Amino acid sequence: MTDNDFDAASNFVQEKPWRLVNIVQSLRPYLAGGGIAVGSGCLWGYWVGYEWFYRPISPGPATHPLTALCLLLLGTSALLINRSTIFRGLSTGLIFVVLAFCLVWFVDLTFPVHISPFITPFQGSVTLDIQHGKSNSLGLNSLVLLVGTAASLIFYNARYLAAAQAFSFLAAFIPAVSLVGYLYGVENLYGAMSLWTALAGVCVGLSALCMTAEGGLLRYVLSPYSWGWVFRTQSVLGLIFPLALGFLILEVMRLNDHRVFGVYVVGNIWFILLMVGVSSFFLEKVDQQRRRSELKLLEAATQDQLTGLANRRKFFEFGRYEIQRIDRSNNNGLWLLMMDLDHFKNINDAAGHDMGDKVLVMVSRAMQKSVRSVDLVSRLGGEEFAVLLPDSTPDGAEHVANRILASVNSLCILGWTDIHGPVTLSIGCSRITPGSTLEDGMKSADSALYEAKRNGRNQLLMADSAGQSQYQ
Ligand SMILES: Nc1nc2c(ncn2[C@@H]2O[C@H](COP(=O)(O)OP(=O)(O)OP(=O)(O)O)[C@@H](O)[C@H]2O)c(=O)[nH]1
Repeated sequence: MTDNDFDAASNFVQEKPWRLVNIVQSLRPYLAGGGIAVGSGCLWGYWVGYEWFYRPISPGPATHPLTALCLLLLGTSALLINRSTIFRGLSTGLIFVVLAFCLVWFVDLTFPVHISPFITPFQGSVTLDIQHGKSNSLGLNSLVLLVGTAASLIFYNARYLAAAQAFSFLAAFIPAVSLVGYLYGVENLYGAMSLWTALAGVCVGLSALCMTAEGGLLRYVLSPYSWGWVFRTQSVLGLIFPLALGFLILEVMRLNDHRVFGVYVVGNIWFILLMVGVSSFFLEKVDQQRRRSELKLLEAATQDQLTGLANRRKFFEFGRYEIQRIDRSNNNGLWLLMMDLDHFKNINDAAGHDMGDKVLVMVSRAMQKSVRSVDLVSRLGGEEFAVLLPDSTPDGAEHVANRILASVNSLCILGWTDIHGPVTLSIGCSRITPGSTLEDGMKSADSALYEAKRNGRNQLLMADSAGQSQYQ
């Protein structure tokens, strides 16, 4: 694994700052302020008798004073919610006041009673409007918008972010439909909801949505990683494309050609399919990168950096796995070679550390070439190596050990062997019998290796000839 590979892998693993979450959360007071401004503007309009402030398009729907009051209270509640305990208490109080108003409203809408006029501020103006045949009523849409926002704030206070998000989304959705109606000039879409109610409703609904940015779905939409980018790009396109297409289609339909409605349906289906296709493309790319990084991290965790051989960790993993296998099956057994380069310190001292490293790399290659593909050569540390030979025989293990001795002896390392003679190593060999542990095998092979060193180095010693016979 090169340094660049490692950087790429660690970039992938390191957590990036989730800045967008903070940015979206910081929008909350402004949006809540928007709701407060519109709500109080409407009430002020009723107070001074300035109609435009509560009926922006005349003759069109007006913002009912109770709706304006509730929007003002909810905006204030959203503004205070993250403050000190007193303000949070006040904020909760305001939510319950709104819910109480909504209950009265609901009773009025459901049963043949009229309680709301008793709690409505500026009821006189409302009565006058109705007498003059102007629209000024409490609508079901506004009720759902207010209850949705209030529920979202309550769930936010209880830290149920996903539920808070779902309710705020619902709350903002309803006035958003009315806004589209105003944009398209289609009365059926906005019905009895005034432009001010729609604007203030979107503001308070979105302010409730913004405060939940650290959880639920929104957190993933705001992710700093590729999937967040894909989602955001698609959300913006998903907003613009159907809106623009809808606008065009509506213009054509106004000319009484209703066949273009099919174009709208097919256009949107086509658009969704395209977006899904683009998502799959990016998802696959990200997943590919993740798979590659995982592989690199796995390699880094199990490989010796200098020689590319298996490291100590891999040696123990492989050894324990193979021991389980010989315990279960009746194969020839697992053989272990413990190996140590002779007088390696001299190489470092005489020719420098770089030459020492070069020797280690070349010796590792020679060892790797001398074994079967099922064997595992590992560097346990320094100039100490080990080979695990699964399903082998005494002759087979001896043969491999001698092949390693010969191939290391015959290495030609410019700057060392040409001046100081061949590199040599000593090997101790043991068999790991069923029921014994890897540590037992290492102990026996180490003793044999120690004897080989004492006997003059550059040789193989089987554990039995070192007086510790382990195989029959
Ligand atoms: N160049 C290099 N040297 C290393 C590395 N790891 C350990 N060494 C050196 O290897 C040397 C091991 O020396 P010793 O333990 O005395 O062994 P030896 O000189 O081979 O002597 P015997 O084993 O008795 O034959 C030390 O000088 C370590 O600094 C490495 O990654 N690169």
